[in-house]
Amino acid sequence: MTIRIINKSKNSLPAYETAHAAGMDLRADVKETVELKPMERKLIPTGLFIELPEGFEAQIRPRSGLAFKHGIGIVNSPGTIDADYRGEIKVLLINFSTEVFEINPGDRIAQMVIARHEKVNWEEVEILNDTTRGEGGFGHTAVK
Ligand SMILES: O=c1ccn([C@H]2C[C@H](O)[C@@H](COP(=O)(O)OP(=O)(O)OP(=O)(O)O)O2)c(=O)[nH]1
Ligand SMILES: [Mg+2]
Repeated sequence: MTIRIINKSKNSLPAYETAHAAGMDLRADVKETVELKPMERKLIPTGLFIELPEGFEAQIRPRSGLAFKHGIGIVNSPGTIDADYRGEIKVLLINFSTEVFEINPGDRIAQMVIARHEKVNWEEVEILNDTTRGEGGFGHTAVK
């Protein structure tokens, strides 16, 4: 499918890095190097604006390489871009490491997955169908 996009950055459009990648890497649209101190969070602009069709969302997810090597995560992971959002896509990075992390112009800071989602109506009832699991959760299947 094709999605309309405005790119106000000097970076290339988000792209799939390999043939069957689920996510497209997003690049930082910063004029100069931005520093993230340990446990600091910053909203990083991408310069990108998209027009998702109804029934689709974009998920903003961390990159595992940055997480593993530098302790970089996304505070609201996965971030949700709604189909009716027309503002700039931004990424809320956080530095979970003990060292300062530098974000340079054009760095690949996150990845974006375009996904379908359902839109539901509620049918409010008093009793739900029973199942083997029932109300068990939060580890109740663990071997004792
Ligand atoms: O990582 C993110 C998450 C969200 N957004 C934008 C797109 C999204 O459609 C909008 C609202 O996001 P969300 O619903 O997660 O935030 P909210 O706190 O509920 O704000 P709002 O009241 O505007 O919905 O902000 C981003 O650019 N990056
Ligand atoms: Mg919201």
